[in-house]
Amino acid sequence: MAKLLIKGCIIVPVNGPVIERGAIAIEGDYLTYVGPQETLPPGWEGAELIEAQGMVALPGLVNSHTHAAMTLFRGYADDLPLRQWLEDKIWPLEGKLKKEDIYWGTMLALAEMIRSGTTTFADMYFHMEVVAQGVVEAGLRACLCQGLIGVQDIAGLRLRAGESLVREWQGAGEGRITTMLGPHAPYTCSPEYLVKVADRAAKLGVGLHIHLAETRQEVEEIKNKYGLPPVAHVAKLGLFKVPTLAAHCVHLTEEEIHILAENKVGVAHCPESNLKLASGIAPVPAMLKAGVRVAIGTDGAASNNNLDMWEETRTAALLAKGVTGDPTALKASEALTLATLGGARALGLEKEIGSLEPGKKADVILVRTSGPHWRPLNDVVAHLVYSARAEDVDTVIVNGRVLMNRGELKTLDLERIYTEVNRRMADLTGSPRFLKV
Ligand SMILES: CSC[C@H]1O[C@@H](n2cnc3c(O)ncnc32)[C@H](O)[C@@H]1O
Ligand SMILES: [Zn+2]
Repeated sequence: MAKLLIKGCIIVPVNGPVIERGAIAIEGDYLTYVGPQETLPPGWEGAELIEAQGMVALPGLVNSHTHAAMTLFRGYADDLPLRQWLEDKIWPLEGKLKKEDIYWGTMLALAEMIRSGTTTFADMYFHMEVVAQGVVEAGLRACLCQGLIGVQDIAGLRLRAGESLVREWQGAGEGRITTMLGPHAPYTCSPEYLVKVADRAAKLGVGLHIHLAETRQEVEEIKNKYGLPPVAHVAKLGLFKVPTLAAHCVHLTEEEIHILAENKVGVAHCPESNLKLASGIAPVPAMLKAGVRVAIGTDGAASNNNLDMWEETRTAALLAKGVTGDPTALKASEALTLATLGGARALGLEKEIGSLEPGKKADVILVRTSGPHWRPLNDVVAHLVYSARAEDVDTVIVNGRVLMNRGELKTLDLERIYTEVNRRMADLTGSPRFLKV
């Protein structure tokens, strides 16, 4: 079994106190020791060694909601509200996407995620078998679902594709891939369809990933049609009988916050997408107070416009303070927990990932502290949340495998990815400007 030892770093395990001069031992795909270097058990003489002085080791970041392939549309449709953005710009272009486009858009996202320290992501899109293929190749961990839009005759087709994804890819990539069913939203899926999808998920033994309560317009539409706001509406339909990951949850009643908590719904808070599409600000402090399992997500790169979980976590913390007028509303340590263990919980993976402790999977990132924005090193957790940048990520390990070493991507060919995405976007839009880079 391969043995890898990381030595000399500050460890932020997330579920326990910071360790000043730490060591992390990895055997195969598991963490077997996380603690002070001095008390590392013997037997590590011949192991592969990462000297990590000047680095902070922490669990890989968990992006709890994205649409990886939408990196293709980065900068293509900006400064619009959600429905206009989707209906006038995004959906027409998505209608032209071939599965190869989705593959290459996803590969670009995977490169961006690895480079910025994300080791696990939850994704909803079309042709998810090529996304799964990309995840296997890149070495990341992912919770994947086929997006299901329950209108016209494509609804059945999509659901069958969603079920096939579950059957064929659950546990693939040495267990790195998990799957869900992905009904897009209550405004694109009829109540009958949502019930059908939830029943299928229960039979398959998987959860659901859905967009919920993202805009005021959605709330009004769902209330007018079905007499209840979105969360209450889907709860009444029985959606939450299966583990559910709900993206956004911006506009909630008090009662809906309690429904989310009682049903252990994971909420993917996507503050930057919500701000950019002018959807609003999710009531994170109130959700946390009620016991909701909040996680952090970027949403797709067409509404963010990047997949940088450092930025997203900082924005989440700052917004919570700004909106409540309480600087303790989301402290640095709490925000970091949402971006790691919170994400793991929302994806049903808290037994495997989200913190650095023996027995968990070896998903570890090393962050460089050499930049001026890290000095003086008064509080490492505060620096991670309020000061760190994606570029500080030095080394990324997933399932015990090094995917990036000293800034060098080990599993992806960035030049090829750039060429493919530029060419494909030029073809999709008919605009050669995408080729000029
Ligand atoms: C059916 S696959 C996923 C589907 O969702 C679209 N999408 C991307 N971002 C958002 C968002 O913030 N709210 C709702 N839907 C979104 C994406 O373009 C795909 O069509
Ligand atoms: Zn989304």
